[in-house]
Amino acid sequence: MDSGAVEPASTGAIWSTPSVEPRSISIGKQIFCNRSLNMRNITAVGFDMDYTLAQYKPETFEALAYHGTIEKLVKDLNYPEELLTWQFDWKYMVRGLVLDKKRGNILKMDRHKYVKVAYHGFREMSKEEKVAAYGSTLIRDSFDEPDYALIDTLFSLGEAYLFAQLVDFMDSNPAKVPSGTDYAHMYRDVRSAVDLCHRDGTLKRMVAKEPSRYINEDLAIVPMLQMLRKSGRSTFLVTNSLWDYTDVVMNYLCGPYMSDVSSSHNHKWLEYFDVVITGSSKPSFFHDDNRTGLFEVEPDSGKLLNADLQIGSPRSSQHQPKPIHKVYQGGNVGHLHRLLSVASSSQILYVGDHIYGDILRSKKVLDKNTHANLRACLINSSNYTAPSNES
Ligand SMILES: Nc1nc2c(ncn2[C@@H]2O[C@H](COP(=O)(O)O)[C@@H](O)[C@H]2O)c(=O)[nH]1
Ligand SMILES: [Mg+2]
Repeated sequence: MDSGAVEPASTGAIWSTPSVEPRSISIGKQIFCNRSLNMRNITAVGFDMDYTLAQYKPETFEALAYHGTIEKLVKDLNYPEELLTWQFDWKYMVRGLVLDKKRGNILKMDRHKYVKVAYHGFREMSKEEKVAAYGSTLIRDSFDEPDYALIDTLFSLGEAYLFAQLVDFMDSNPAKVPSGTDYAHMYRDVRSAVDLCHRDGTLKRMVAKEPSRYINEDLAIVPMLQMLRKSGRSTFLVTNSLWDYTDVVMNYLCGPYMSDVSSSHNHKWLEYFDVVITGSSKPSFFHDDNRTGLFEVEPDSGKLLNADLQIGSPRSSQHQPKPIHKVYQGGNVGHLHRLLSVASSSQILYVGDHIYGDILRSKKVLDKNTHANLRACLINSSNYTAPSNES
């Protein structure tokens, strides 16, 4: 326990709002929840990697994505070179905002989808403009794709900022953007350039070269995993990142606890997990009709071997030989159950940062035997936009 923590005066105190000074635990270490969870029922605890275990430094990582995106816009999509001088304010955008692609607006809504605040580029819209575009409290749009984009991951902050900059730029310099470009077109260009930065190595190559520049060191991760394992629970990782990158990031995060981190073939961090699934394609990983094949990954070579043969359904955990490796690629939540030998989703707790990819989808997975949902919880929610006061 945190040495600075003050014990509650009585057991009853946990049900009430503290009336005196809050405990002297730093805000970053406090835990908030919106429902109860009986940990006694949980036999396996899993984690997402990017922005969950790996806390990227937005001032370097998101800036890298921002500048990489601009470079692609200029070099591949004919945007003017002056964009290369633009700067990124990583503190400006927050998750929870919605981009109106057609109108070039950034919206903050309350939980009833009422637009509380709207900006056109970086200019706040007047109440009259807002009502003209989005109606009154009685008429609501669905604010969903394809006309809107949700800023629901920390990866999207740079792209939202760049979209707002481009909206202002196009309004004052219509002749400077490629002909035929409108706001929605600009959003599409930004999106595809960001996507390419994630896929072509622009970001991952730089992080692999110098992880400490882009990822916060977190000395609490290994003790936490050790504590969970010591309690008899299985631990697992399910990430959309592929094996080579996952290995780099996890080596860095667990590095201070490992002896020979310098060796590129040191996969010692794997000892903290029972199962590692990379390239998981969440959210579809959690869809019950997902039939994606599962591959075993050979950690040293990265070679993929078909794994469905070894863990084909139905699996009886007692009679099947244990798979040789514990690193996989692809598959679905059914594979995860069999690999962990859990009978019911309700025994699994999954911790992620992405409200749609990691949380909502996984909560909807209905276990066919028990009709219980996989438990999922969100970390890092502090920098979501809080729903406005419903006044
Ligand atoms: N191709 C794209 N990949 C993206 C994008 N935004 C993020 N990412 C990648 O997804 C994983 C997230 O991993 P997880 O551990 O949180 O499941 C990571 O590799 C990112 O680089 C995108 O817009 N396009
Ligand atoms: Mg993540």
